[in-house]
Amino acid sequence: MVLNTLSLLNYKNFDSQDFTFDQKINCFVGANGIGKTNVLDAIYNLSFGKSYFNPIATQNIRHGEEFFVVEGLFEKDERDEKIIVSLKKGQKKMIKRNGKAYDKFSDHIGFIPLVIISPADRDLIIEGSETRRKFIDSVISQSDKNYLNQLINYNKVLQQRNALLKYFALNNTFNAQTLEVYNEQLQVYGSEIFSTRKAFLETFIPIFKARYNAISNQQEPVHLSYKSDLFEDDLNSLLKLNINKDKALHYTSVGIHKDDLNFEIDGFPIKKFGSQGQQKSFLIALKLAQFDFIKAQSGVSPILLLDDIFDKLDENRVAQIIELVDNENFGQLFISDTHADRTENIIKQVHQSYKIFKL
Ligand SMILES: Nc1ncnc2c1ncn2[C@@H]1O[C@H](COP(=O)(O)OP(=O)(O)OP(=O)(O)O)[C@@H](O)[C@H]1O
Repeated sequence: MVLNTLSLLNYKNFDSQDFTFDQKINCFVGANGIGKTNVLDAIYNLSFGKSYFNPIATQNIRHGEEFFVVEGLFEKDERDEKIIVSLKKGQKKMIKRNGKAYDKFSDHIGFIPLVIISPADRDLIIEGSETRRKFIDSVISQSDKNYLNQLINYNKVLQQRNALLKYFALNNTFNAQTLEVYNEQLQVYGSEIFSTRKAFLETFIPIFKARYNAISNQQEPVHLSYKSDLFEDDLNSLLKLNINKDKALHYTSVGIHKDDLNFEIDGFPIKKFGSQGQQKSFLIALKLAQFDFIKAQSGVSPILLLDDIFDKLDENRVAQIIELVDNENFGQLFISDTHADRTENIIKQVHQSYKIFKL
């Protein structure tokens, strides 16, 4: 899986720009705000049909313009694949593969396997549990289409159950039987999602730990664990047990929509007790484990985007990452860095072909 060329039209700060890439390593260097991350984001857009950094799609159209077009020419299984993501103000976003528009964007997910490592990943540590659930979901759904459908179904029923709880509260009424219909559906979808997440994490956690140890040279023990109400009991029983609480809150207080991941270092939460470098190492290990997982599932090396990865890491950790990239069978890499010299020095140590783009 290789991205050979990229064309941007009115994407963020770019008016019109074309790139022809190296098959292995591509570095974007330049001053703050020049657009290095925006190029990586355009590549991300070709894989996920959305920006990693700005969820409001129209804000990715260059200021003062009416549309953007991002076009990438990939080579996958020895075939050329042209992917175009475009958006015109007031119209629906479009994703095309070889000239044919997708009806459902979810059909495109997983076609271009890709992992991004960026300073914005810090949200995984500092934000609420939703960010961590989204991470699990996005990793699993890149290789499991059924999972995405179950999540969509679960969330639909959850919304209906919450609407019913609100209706009961507003009308000062209650009907256990109607609620039971939703409980049963949540039980069906919820238990499958729980099993998939549990099985995924059983595979993922050892990979993550191995990655962290490699980056940190076994400096400190880290721990990652899955937290879910469903470890206690089946969802139907939990929903019944919590009905008074749900009636008071007007929403569903238990279920897989409350799942979380615990991130620990030396037995303490990394959010409060990890240094900046340790937190960054943790996040890099998490994303490299995502890379390994997707590669094992799909048999394809995902494209790896490394946004500003070297900041805050000591020389040893930078060296470990470079060694990983050099020794292992990574696919194509895209790196952004403000320091042209640093990047060049680092990349020269890797025995791979490379191209540096000075923006
Ligand atoms: N819709 C848009 N239209 C025009 N410019 C935009 C748009 N969205 C973002 N930008 C501009 O893109 C620039 C940021 O680009 P980017 O994040 O790629 O910088 P960078 O080179 O990675 O910088 P840093 O080294 O600081 O991380 C900012 O100047 C911002 O104003």
